[in-house]
Amino acid sequence: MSTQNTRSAAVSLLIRVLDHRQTLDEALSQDERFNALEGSDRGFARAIASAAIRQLGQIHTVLARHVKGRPYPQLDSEVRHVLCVGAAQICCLKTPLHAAVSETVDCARDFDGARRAGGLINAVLRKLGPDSLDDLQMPTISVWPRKFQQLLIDEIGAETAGRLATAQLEAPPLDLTAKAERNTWAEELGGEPLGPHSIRLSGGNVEEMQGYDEGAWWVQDVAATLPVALLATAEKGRALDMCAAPGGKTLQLAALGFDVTAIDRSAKRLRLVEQNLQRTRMKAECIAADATKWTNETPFDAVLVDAPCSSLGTLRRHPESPWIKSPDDLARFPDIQFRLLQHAASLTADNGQLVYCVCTPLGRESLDIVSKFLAENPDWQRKPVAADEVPGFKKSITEHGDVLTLPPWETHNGGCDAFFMARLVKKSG
Ligand SMILES: C[S@@+](CC[C@H](N)C(=O)[O-])C[C@H]1O[C@@H](n2cnc3c(N)ncnc32)[C@H](O)[C@@H]1O
Repeated sequence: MSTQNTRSAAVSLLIRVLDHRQTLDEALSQDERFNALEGSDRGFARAIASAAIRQLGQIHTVLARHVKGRPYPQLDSEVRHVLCVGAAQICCLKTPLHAAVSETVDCARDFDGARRAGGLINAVLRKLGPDSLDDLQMPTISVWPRKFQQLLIDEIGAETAGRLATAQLEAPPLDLTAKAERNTWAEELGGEPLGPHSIRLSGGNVEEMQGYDEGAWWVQDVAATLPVALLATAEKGRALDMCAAPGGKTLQLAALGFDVTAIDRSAKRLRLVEQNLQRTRMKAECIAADATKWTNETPFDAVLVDAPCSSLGTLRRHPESPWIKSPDDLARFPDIQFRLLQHAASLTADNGQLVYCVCTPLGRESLDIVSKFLAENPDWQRKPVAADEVPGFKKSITEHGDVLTLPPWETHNGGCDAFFMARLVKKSG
């Protein structure tokens, strides 16, 4: 496989993500050019695409300064993707200039829109160096599109937004949730115990790690484990996971000893829950249904609504999100989130507990939903979270007694996703 095809694969991945709005994971699994690569070529193509997306806003700025004759945004999109692949190598991965430029210029021939732009691509990339992004001294949030920068500044403030952007520059660490005996597994795997049930590792091939085949643990960001930890004090009877796939929280509920019913609207995604249950040798009843309509005669002791959301708390894992989600995409979530929470309440036993959570820092999808629910349901109240329920996350407990895991994080060495969660109960008497 020639090195040129490595660059072509990276361009192909950018086309899928930026022009066809696929997630990077979808692009990686579906792209033929990428999937024809093996070994280190495959790793390099992935690293180029990932680096380009992580710093895309800044890469666009630096390229726009060096394109002459025509405004950068007016170039054919394939020319821009080839330029971004070149810039990511030179400025982010520090690939030697000669190799990066010549291989990238050659790969332009593989794309109809860029075929005749070799001269321009060569001229622009030759002006870049390993310090080109740093030299412009751009604020870190300039890795995102402009509208998105403003959205996050308005919601969480400039300083916190800056920290989220900084966290996005690096791939996140690997967190595992242990089914049982967390400290023993942490030692076995050479990881750090973290939060209530997690083990933090710097990375690794999970399928080759000890305990994978026997299902002793599963991959899950430490912040994503906290919503179920809030249900640890509920009666260990029946639990309902209303938006279950791919199943991280279903597994946690089963490991805690609940008799679990797991619902997801997507039958395809629900199969992932079933596969995860099979590998970890645990059980749950899995039902493909719209959870806003599904009903059951017997209410549940614990109900979890891990609602579909803008997922802007997982930018470290999905740095493409701001580039592929439109404002309309983001606007559609509060309606479904509120309907799910409202219906969840009707499925919760009188002395049961209900946890609402989302992996986004946007108030309109988190605190606003809970506030509206409590205003319209005066027979419900919060059961505020206590520090010992969320070890390592004391500072993430909000003034209302909810949890919002924003930076600066107490969890060391790599932070965590930004998650919001609130625990609700019916008022007694
Ligand atoms: C944030 S993900 C859940 C992640 C999961 N709880 C976990 O920990 O692995 C949201 C899920 O909600 C599902 N979903 C969206 N709308 C739904 C609905 N009306 N009823 C049931 N599931 C729904 C989506 O298919 C998606 O799998």
